[in-house]
Amino acid sequence: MPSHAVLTVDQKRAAEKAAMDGGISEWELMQRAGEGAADWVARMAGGRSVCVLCGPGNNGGDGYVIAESLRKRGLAVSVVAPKEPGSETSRNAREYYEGEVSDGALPEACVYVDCLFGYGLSRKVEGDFACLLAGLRDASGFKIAIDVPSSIVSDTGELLGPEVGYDLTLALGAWKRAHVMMPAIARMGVKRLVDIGIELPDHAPRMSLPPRLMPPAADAHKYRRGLLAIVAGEMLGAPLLSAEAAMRSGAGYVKLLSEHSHPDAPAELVIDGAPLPAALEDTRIGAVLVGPGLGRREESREKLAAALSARKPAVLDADALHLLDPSLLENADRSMIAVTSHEGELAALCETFEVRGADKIARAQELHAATGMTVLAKGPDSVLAGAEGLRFFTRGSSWLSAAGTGDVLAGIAASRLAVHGEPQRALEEAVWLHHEAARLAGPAFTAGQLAHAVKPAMETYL
Ligand SMILES: NC(=O)C1=CN([C@@H]2O[C@H](COP(=O)(O)OP(=O)(O)OC[C@H]3O[C@@H](n4cnc5c(N)ncnc54)[C@H](O)[C@@H]3O)[C@@H](O)[C@H]2O)[C@@H](O)CC1
Ligand SMILES: [K+]
Repeated sequence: MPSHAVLTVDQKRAAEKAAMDGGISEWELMQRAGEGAADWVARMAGGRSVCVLCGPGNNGGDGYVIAESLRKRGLAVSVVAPKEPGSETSRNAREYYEGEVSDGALPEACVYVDCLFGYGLSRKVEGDFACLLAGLRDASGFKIAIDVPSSIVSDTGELLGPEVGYDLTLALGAWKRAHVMMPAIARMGVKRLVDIGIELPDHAPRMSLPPRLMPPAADAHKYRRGLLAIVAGEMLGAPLLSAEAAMRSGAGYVKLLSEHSHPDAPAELVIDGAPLPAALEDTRIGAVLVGPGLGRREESREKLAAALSARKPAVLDADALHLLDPSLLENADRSMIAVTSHEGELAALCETFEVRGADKIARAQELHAATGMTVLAKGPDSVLAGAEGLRFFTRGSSWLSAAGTGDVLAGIAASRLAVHGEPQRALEEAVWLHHEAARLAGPAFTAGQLAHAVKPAMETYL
């Protein structure tokens, strides 16, 4: 089974070193990587000419192995290398390649294979390398990045050179953080992993795997399936959107705790107008959602305080994330709290809890460590940090960039939490269901249509 680990450069180097200590040479690893990548390139080329760009390090070494493999398969191959290889293994690879190498401009070809830099990129790309990458950016043809696109920093996904859009990115041996983070993932095209037979750490952060959902048990009733209480606030629309999604995500009973009247509420949604602390005393409540439409006034804060001191599994979203502070968490069961924060909300939480992580992954991880809450840093590159470790996701539909889709996500997560009471699992399932609902909803959906599409999305994972 392929590994789903997502590694830092240090972790990847350690895994490669362990393989080499175990008797596999670096040259052997490079041949495995190059041959595995060449299988993909040959398949994509379908007989068309290929140009391989080779850099000075081992990523360039992979390039020479790929070029030689394609040459032996009878494809027309050209290699462009602005600089001679520097490392011993890449020099082996250069000697292994029996074709011509030019150090000039990019020739016309149908398929381009970029092996200028891999995870060793350490500074801004300039001079001949930058010219070549600018040429690649402007060329027409099928573009394949080997391991990590050459302008991208492997550990962060940051861009340090011309912005090339690739059709295919082949990760060698393991996924790197750049394969899951913005802005890198927007430029990588389809991503595939080439196995090179090295052992990866068991407990490394990893890609989230599709959830396996279960239908209700044979003896289920509405409470046993999960009662979700959604705390309403100042704005009436947002909690209704959350409720629409929650009613389609598995909970048997969804209640809106609200002092307002809700003429637009669907008939299936129960409105409970009892004073909030009393309403929250219901021992059958499996999870609470607070935040969508809550507002940021003193009454809003009191509602959040009541929800947290009820010590039930809880999803916090939107305004709740701006109101939350250490004193509110004092009475809460932090291990049962899941937060769904976008970039601005994550920044607000980090400020409140004095978390200073250098990037999104570090901020999510440190916020989890500082508070004990399970943190979903959502976006096109969602990161989940919880007791079970870090999880990454493939990007969802870009049509999710619409008002109200966050309320839908929070509703799904809270519903899943009401079903089984596990915050990290609930957030993980919610991201998958949200993405799948967006896929099923097609283009230009409204948040309401997205909430309705959660029902068929459930079917995908049952
Ligand atoms: N070490 C191993 O066991 C394996 C490594 N593999 C390949 O090796 C790659 C990593 O190799 P390296 O560590 O040699 O690193 P790279 O090949 O990514 O690049 C490092 C080289 O580029 C130079 N460099 C970095 N940034 C530069 C810039 N902006 N302008 C000019 N020069 C720059 C460095 O000084 C160094 O010479 C992986 O991405 C993968 O493709 C694979 O062959 C699989 C096995
Ligand atoms: K590359």
